[in-house]
Amino acid sequence: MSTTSAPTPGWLDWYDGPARPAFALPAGAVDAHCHVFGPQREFPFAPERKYTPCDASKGQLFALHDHLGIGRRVVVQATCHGADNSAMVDAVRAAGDTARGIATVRPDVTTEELRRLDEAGVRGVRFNFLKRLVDTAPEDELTAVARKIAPLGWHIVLYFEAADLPELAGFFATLPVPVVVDHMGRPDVTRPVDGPEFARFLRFAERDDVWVKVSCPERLSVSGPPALHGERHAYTDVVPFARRVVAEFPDRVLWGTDWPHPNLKDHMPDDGLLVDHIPHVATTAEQQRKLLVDNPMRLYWPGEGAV
Ligand SMILES: O=C(O)/C=C(\CC(=O)C(=O)O)C(=O)O
Repeated sequence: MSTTSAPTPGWLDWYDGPARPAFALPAGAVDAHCHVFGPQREFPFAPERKYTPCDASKGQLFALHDHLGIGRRVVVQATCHGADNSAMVDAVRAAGDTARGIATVRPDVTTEELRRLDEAGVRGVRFNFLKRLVDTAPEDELTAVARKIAPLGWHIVLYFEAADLPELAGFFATLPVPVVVDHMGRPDVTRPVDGPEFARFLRFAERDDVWVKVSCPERLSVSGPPALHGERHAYTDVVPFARRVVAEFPDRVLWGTDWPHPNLKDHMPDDGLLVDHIPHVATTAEQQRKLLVDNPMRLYWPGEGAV
């Protein structure tokens, strides 16, 4: 039996017993950003990881989705599993055609391995630029990965901080495949929504092969209030940013829970109340249908149409 590691000190476990959302998700809603952690006895964490989480299994993820009314999901490889995609692939396979995956691969990944991942339901790779999560992200290695995945029709999920966009934008422009930006490029929500930093991000997102995840208000918020204890108007400081993105790019926005919410330090949100955040940022039925159903279906289940 393998040994297991205790979670990083201060680790917040995912919220058990989420509220039943007041907002009824449209039929066929997709969670386009969620993770599984382990369970580490079955899927050990990577030696090079920057944090050790609690377990968050595929069964627990699917139970949450059933509770919230989510029919499909995109499971994104978390850095605690490094480039060992087994836990993510296991979850995606178990969910059948209701799941897609985003992998982490090294530049020496073989064509056979990429084909195997594609057959399992993987549709992209994630490039992570957060120094607290990965040691380095050398551009020549990422370019090699991008070239290898292009023939499969995959895309690249980008995770970066707003302050790093000026330095990274030139490199992003060279990528030969569509890109999907995590958590709106992590804006500093204490700055004005119509200020130069967010304008820079909006200009970047104007390219018609850039998709934006309107996700993680709980991670971006500074003044809250948190989605806890029945609060159905949470994270009001993030709302203007998310609304702006949805209004400007209604056909290229995606939403995700980010369950099990790795590395939150302040509080762990109630996922039912996070669903109730959606109508504050996508304010019309049409915006909601595009964000939750039409857009993720086009990107991850092309040709299948909305359900
Ligand atoms: O879940 C997220 O999207 C955000 C993360 C963790 C992460 O991305 C990872 O470990 O791969 C974070 O900000 O710590």
